[in-house]
This record gives sequence, structure tokens and C-alpha cells, in this order.
Amino acid sequence: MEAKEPIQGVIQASNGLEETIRVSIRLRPLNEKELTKNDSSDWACLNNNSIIFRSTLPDRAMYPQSYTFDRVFGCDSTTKQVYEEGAKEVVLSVVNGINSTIFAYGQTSSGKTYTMNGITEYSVADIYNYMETHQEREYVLKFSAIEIYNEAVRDLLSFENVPLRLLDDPEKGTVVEKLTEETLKDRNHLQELLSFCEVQRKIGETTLNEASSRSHQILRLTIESSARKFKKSESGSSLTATVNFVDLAGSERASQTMSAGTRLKEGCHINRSLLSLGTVIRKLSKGRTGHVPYRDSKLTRILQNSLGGNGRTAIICTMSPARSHVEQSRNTLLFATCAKEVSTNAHVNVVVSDKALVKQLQKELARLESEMKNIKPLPVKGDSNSLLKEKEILIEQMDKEIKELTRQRDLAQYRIENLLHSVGEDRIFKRSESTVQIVPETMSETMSETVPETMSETVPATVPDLVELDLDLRSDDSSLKTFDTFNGQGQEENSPHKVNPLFSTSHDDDFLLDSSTPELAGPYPYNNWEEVAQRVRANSEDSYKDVQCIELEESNQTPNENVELALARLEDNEGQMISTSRTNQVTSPQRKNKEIVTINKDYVSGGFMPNTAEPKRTLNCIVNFYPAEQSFSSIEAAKDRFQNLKLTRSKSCLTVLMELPPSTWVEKPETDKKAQHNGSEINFSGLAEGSRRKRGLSCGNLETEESQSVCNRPSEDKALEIIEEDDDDNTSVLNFATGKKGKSKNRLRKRSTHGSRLGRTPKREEAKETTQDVGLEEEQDFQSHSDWLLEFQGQQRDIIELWDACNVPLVHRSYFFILFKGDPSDAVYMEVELRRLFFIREAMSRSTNGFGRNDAITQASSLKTLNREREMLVKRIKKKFSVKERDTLYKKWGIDLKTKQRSIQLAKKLWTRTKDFDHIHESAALVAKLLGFVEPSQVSREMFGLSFSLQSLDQRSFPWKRNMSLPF
Ligand SMILES: Nc1ncnc2c1ncn2[C@@H]1O[C@H](COP(=O)(O)OP(=O)(O)OP(=O)(O)O)[C@@H](O)[C@H]1O
Repeated sequence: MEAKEPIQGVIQASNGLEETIRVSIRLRPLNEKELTKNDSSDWACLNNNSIIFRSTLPDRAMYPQSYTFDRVFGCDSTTKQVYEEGAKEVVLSVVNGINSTIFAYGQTSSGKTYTMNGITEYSVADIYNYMETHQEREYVLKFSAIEIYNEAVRDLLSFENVPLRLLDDPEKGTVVEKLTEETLKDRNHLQELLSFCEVQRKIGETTLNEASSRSHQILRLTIESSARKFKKSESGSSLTATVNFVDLAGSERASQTMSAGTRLKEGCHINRSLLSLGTVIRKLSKGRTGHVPYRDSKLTRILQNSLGGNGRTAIICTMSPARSHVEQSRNTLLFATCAKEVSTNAHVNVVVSDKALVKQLQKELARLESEMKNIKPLPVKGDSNSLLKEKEILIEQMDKEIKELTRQRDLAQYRIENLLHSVGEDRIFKRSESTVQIVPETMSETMSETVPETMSETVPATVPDLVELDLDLRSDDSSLKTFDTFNGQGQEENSPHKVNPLFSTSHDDDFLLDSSTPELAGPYPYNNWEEVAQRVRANSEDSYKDVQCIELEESNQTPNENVELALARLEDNEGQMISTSRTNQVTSPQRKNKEIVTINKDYVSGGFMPNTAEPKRTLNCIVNFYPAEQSFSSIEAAKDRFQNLKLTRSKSCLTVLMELPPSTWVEKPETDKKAQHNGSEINFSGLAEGSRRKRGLSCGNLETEESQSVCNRPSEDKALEIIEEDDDDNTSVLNFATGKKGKSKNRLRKRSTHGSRLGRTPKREEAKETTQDVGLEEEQDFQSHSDWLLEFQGQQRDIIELWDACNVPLVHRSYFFILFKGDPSDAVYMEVELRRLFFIREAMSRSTNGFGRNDAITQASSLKTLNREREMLVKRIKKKFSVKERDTLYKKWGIDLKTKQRSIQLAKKLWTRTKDFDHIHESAALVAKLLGFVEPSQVSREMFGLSFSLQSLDQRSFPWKRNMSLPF
């Protein structure tokens, strides 16, 4: 068994190897004397491991008949076999740094010396053979020999017959003082020494006149080995181990050698060492508990490590087969049986000096440092910069893919939600063909679910968009920020709004190409709406320009300042909103902004919740807070005002301006007269019940025929209807947008749906037709503006009335009042506001009276039709206004990109959230404007329209939500 390579740097021992003593039995043949006496053998080797006693004598029955050991050698076994199978493995452990001991135990003349001499010879031969075949290491062999006789230790290599003392060394254990230790030169040298020892031992026996040895002989061979690459002086570590060849004295009892005098004493000493050996073996065989009497004899002291200590041990028990020696043979077998139970714990003995250890570590360190220095950097394939760029490009591509996938995922989720929602709404949302039907209580939840979750979070249903519009009017920068926040972009850190991925990454116009839009089926109920916009724009083009010019030349007031001015008046009349005393003079922008914020805060904190007291108060304020002599809406006042300006426009322009005062929201006798002159039955003197009845406005009673006609008005009867008289007039977008009328001979005939509802339309249309019959273009334009003015004034009153009925908050009224002053392009917003207010009032009424479902149709079918219309609108918008054209217009008008983006975002939101017929046309018109016809002066107006359209959408579900009343 090969021992493991020792670990350097550890002094004395490692690799503990616990094993039992290897015990073999060798049965020698009968010698001549025994044969002569016919001392037959009763022992027989049953196999290689067992020996049996075959005697049938009755008195022997009490003893065991069979014994088993590691190896049993019969009479015909050679010493070579005994060595090979019983000792060699243990002996050769010494070359690997493990101590080993070979014992020969047995009675006198049983063959101990005979066997041990042979084993020693074979061992020496094998050791030298090993060293010769392992030249990588250097070996130093040292030999010593002692004899223990009568408990006296003698150096067999010394001619002096002086007993040696035993010393206890802390590291080596018991050592023999002054013991000769001969360093061997070669194997012959060892053979000479062995012969010399044998002679010495025989001399002693001869002196004692003994045929058999009475002493214990210990031949000790120590082997030190080290790696050959290290010189001895530099050797950091070496292995050192000793093999002991122990030839014990005969184990027969003292009584058998009992004699008088010296012989008795000799026999007693023999027994002492042997008895002590037997005791130690017996103790060790029972485990290492308790005291082991190693020190009871010289023999056990010297061989302490070989007996249950650091080393491997083999015991060869020799025995005579003669029947006459049966008792000694049994004793030998009993000893062997005990020895078999003894275990040892062999270690590899590595001896390392401190100096050598330091040197070895230094060398190892130097080697490692050298290796570190020799390590070359790994070759880099190609240019690192190009690799980096490639990686960056790859990352960018992956990032785009991720965004695209995310967008597709969100889109798919949104469609699924819509689909599921539509299915679910079939049971709860019903409406007539063209009437917005009051939805059940679950409608509010359904509506909110229709909008993507992120969008719902972005715009809480109860947060009016006016607040954001207010901020927008303060300054461009703040409005940008606010609107971005509104749309989930450019969020502030603590903003609860989330970005809707549906919009965050898509192109500005992508939402118009949403493939989820179903096909359009059936008649398009709002044909040529874009032509309406063109007409309106064309007819009002000069007015726009003049207004802009006047506003610029008047006082360089910005839209914000106009708002401020109105608010200042509002404050003066209210006297409660803002304690600051103000006049009509324009204050500094900073101050104005601050005060507007104050109003907005009031609105958000207090005005948002239902407030029944304020609307009644503010309604009167809105109507009356302008004294007649100060009112901008007064024609006379407007004339004075305009005349004081440095007008550069033509007379016709001035005329138009005079007819389109900045604000017509207050009652004007002149206008009333004009309205009456045109056959209108509108009573402009307030909001008396009688006037409402005259106009057919039955706001409080929707069960009347008129009100039913309002609510059930087909969607075809929308706010604007275009009659193209000249099909060849295909004014280009650019021409239209830049104000070139070209050869347009379009006739715009406005048909007010709500006007019809109010009972004014027939007469008003008659007036229109009469005007058209004149045929003069200027007169037609004039008539058109006059009609619009009447229409506008009528709408104003309806709106004011509905504001009151719906408890619309003051702030909303204020801004609406300021922004929409009778410009022809305000028609859309007026119509939207009216529709919104009608709806809200109707909803309030229904919420009080209960819900009716008889005339309802399924939400799925209405959504289907809605989406068809949406699809058609998309196609028309795309066809009319290319992206390139719009960009050209934006650039020409100087609309900055952020403003454009903001408008488009609002349009997206409105477009996406428009879920019914009431809003799709207005939203389509607004979207179209924002995509192609938003001039700088219209930005705030358009945004306001979008904002309150969105607000209307959000608040639609509010009245039924948790039975709360309307917030305005
Ligand atoms: N296996 C054997 N084969 C042949 N002869 C043997 C064998 N074993 C021992 N002998 C012979 O027996 C005799 C006694 O042997 P040996 O001297 O070795 O006994 P011993 O046990 O050493 O006795 P003592 O204890 O008195 O020294 C010797 O002459 C030896 O040659």
C-alpha cells in the first residue's frame, strides 16, 4: 500500500491512518527432535487465515479449536511468503515516512529468529530496490541495533557492553541515549552491520551458554528522504521514518525455565518485558481507554510508538506444531488474538525546519511573482472602439425592439380590455340610435374601465382639465409642463400621473392609424365637416387677422393678459374671490400669474366639489359684472375702443371687427334688435322662464316634445353642415391655411342643431335663404356673419342658462367667456359646450327620475358604428392633411414643436377617449384642427376646447358614481 505524498511545511505527521496490527501465524515444521519423539502435530492450517487444533483429547475441549488471523502460514510456507504477505507492506511504509515495526513473537525455538532474519533481509533488499527506482528523491539510511537483556539496553553496534539509558524526548518519544546510529553507505554496508549484530547477539548467548536467545533484539533502520531537486542544505522538508525489526525472546513461562540463581532471575526479567508487552497489547486491544503501561518495561517503552501509536505494525507469531508445545502454542495464539485487536494511527512524518520553511515560502513567492509578470494581456480581436460602437448599436436596436414590443403589448391589452368591456356593456349600457341615454349606475365604472388603466390614472375622472388650462394660460413654459404632465409626459417627480405607453412612443399621427378601428358602415352622418372648417376659416380669415392686429397694437396684451383683465373685472364684482383690489389696468405678468394660480387653487380645493351657492352668484356676475359703459361686449364700447387704436386695416375689416366684438357675452340691445329684425324669437333680456319657453328651450323638463327632439336628435344633425355649391373648389390645404381664398365660391350655410332645438332655426334659415337670394358675395358674407352673430348670441344664452342649471363652476365660465367671443371658429366649441351641458343636465334629470332602457341599443353596436365613423375620419384627415403639409404650416406659423406636441397629445387623448356619437364629431373636428389648422392665435383656444371636451368625457360618468351630484 502506497502512502500518500507528504504535505510539506507540516512538522511531524499528517494523514492519520488508523489500522489494526497485521497479525500472522507461522507454523514451522517439526524438527528432527520432535519427529524422533513422534511429537505429532495437532495443528493444521485450514486456509490462509485459519488454524485449527485437531486433537480430540477430552481435556483440550475447553480451548478454542480454530483461530483466524490476517494470514496463517503453514509448515511448508517459505520465509519469502511470510515476508511478502505478512510484512512487506508494513515494512515499505517507511520509505513514505511512516514508522513501521515487525515483531516476531513465539516460544523458544519456534522459529522467530529464523523468520525475522529472513524478513529483515528481504526488507533491506526491497528498500534499496525502492530507492533505486525512485531516484527523484534522495535517501539517507541510518542503522542501529539494541539488545534488551534483563531490562538492560545494549548497543549491538558497540563493542562496549555498557547498558544504555532511555531518555524521553518531547518530539521523538523514548530514545536510547548514546546509541550508535550508523549511516549506511549501501546495502552491503547494511548487510555487514546485520551480520555484526548477529554475531554480537550470539556472543552474548554463548556467554550465557544458552541454545536459545533470552534477549530481545531490535534492529532499527531509519530512512530520511527528500526531493532530489533540493540540496540537503536547502531541503525545506524531508520524510523520516524508522522500521523496527524486533526479535523477541522466547515467550515460555518463567516456571518452565525455572531454575535457581541467575537462571531464575533471567527468566523473571524475560517475563517482565513479555508480560508487559502482553499487558500493553491486551490494554490496547480493548480500546485506548485507561492507562497503558508502556513504561513498565524497557521493551514497551522503546516500542511505544510501534504499539498502538504512530506507526504501522505487523506481528508474526511463530509456533511449533509439536504436541508437546501445545500450551505455548495456545498462549502464542492468545497473544496473537489480542494483538489483532490493537489499532494504530500511523502518520507521515514530515520534518521541516523553520529556516527551510521560510526559504521554501520565499521561493514559492518568487515563482508566483514571476508567473504574474509573465502573464500577457489577452489579445483583443479588432479595434476596441469599433467593438464598442457595435455593441452600442446592438443595444440601441434591442432597446427599440423592446419599446416596440412594449407598445404592441399595451396596445393589445387595451384592445382586449375594450373588447371585454364592450361585451360586458351590452348588458348595462343601452342607448337609442341617436340619443345619449342615461346609463345605469354601473356606467361610471364601465366608462372608466374603457379607458386604459394608465390613462385613467393620468386623468382622474373628477379632476377638471380647466385647472391645467388655467396654468397653461399663465405662461408658455408652465403650460408646457402642465400639459405634458396631463398627458403623462414630462412628469414631475412626485406626479401621480403615469405615462401611457400607448402614446409615449408612437408617432404623432399613429393613433389615427390604429388598426383596431372597425370598418365604416352606413351613411356618414357628418359629411364634409372639414369643408365646414374651411368655410368657417375662410369667412373669418380677415377677422382673425384683424383681431390679431388689433390685439397686438392695442396694448401688446397676450392672451394671458386678456384673461387677467377679465379676471380682474370678475374680482371687482365678486369682491370675495380675491381680496386684492384691482382695476382694469393690466398688471404685471408676474402678479397676474400669481393671482390666476390663486383662483385655480380655490377652484381645485373648494370649487371642485359640488357647490350650489357659488354658481347662482357667479352666474349673475358673469352676466352683469360688466357695466354697460365698460363692457367690451358693448358695440359702442367696442367702437370707441377700436377707434382709439391705430388701425391699419381697411374699412371692411373694421366693419367686420365692429360686428364681431371681442365679447358678445353680455346682452346688447343692438344685438337684440338685430336678432328681432332677423326674425329671431330670442328674448335676450335675461333668462326668464318665458324666454326659454319662447325659444323652445325646455331645460328643466325633458319630457316635452321639444326637449325630446333635442335629446333624440339624429347624429346627422350636427352643429355644422356644409353645402358645397362649387364642387370644383378644391382649395389646397396650404392655400386654405395661409388664408388664400382662391376662387372659392363655397357657400356656408350653418344650421344650428341646437338652434333648431330651440325653435330658432326655421326662421333663421329662412333669413339665410333670403340672404342667399341676393347673390352678392359681400352681402352674403355680411349676412353670414350676421347669422353667425345671432347664432352665437343665442348659444351664449343657452350656455349661460345651462351653466346655471348644471352648476358649472365660476372658473370654467370665466375662461369660456374670455376665450370665445364670437369668432366664427368658435362655433365648434359653442356647440360642444352646449352638447355637453345638455347631456349633463339630462343626466342630472335622469339620475333623479330613474333610468329608462326601453329605447336603448347595445353598446356593442354603437361602438361598432362609432369606430366606423372614426375610421372614415381617419381616412379623411390623412387624405386632406399630409404630415409634410402640416409641418410646413407649423413652420410657417412659427408654432414651436412643444406646442405642437402638446396639442397633438391632447388630440390623442380626446380621440382615444371619445366613446360615443356625441363627441366623436367634435373630437374629430378638434383633432383635424390640431393636426393641420392650429394657428398661433388659436393654440390656447383649441387646447381649451380639447380640455373641456376631455373634462366632459371624464365627468359624464360622475353623476352616477356613488350617487354624487355634479361637481358644477
Ligand atoms: N520454518 C522453519 N523451517 C525450517 N527450520 C526452522 C523453521 N523455523 C525454525 N527452524 C529451525 O528451528 C530452529 C530454531 O529456530 P530459531 O532459533 O529461529 O528459534 P527461536 O524462536 O529464535 O528460538 P530462541 O527463542 O531460543 O531464539 C533453528 O535451527 C531453525 O533453523
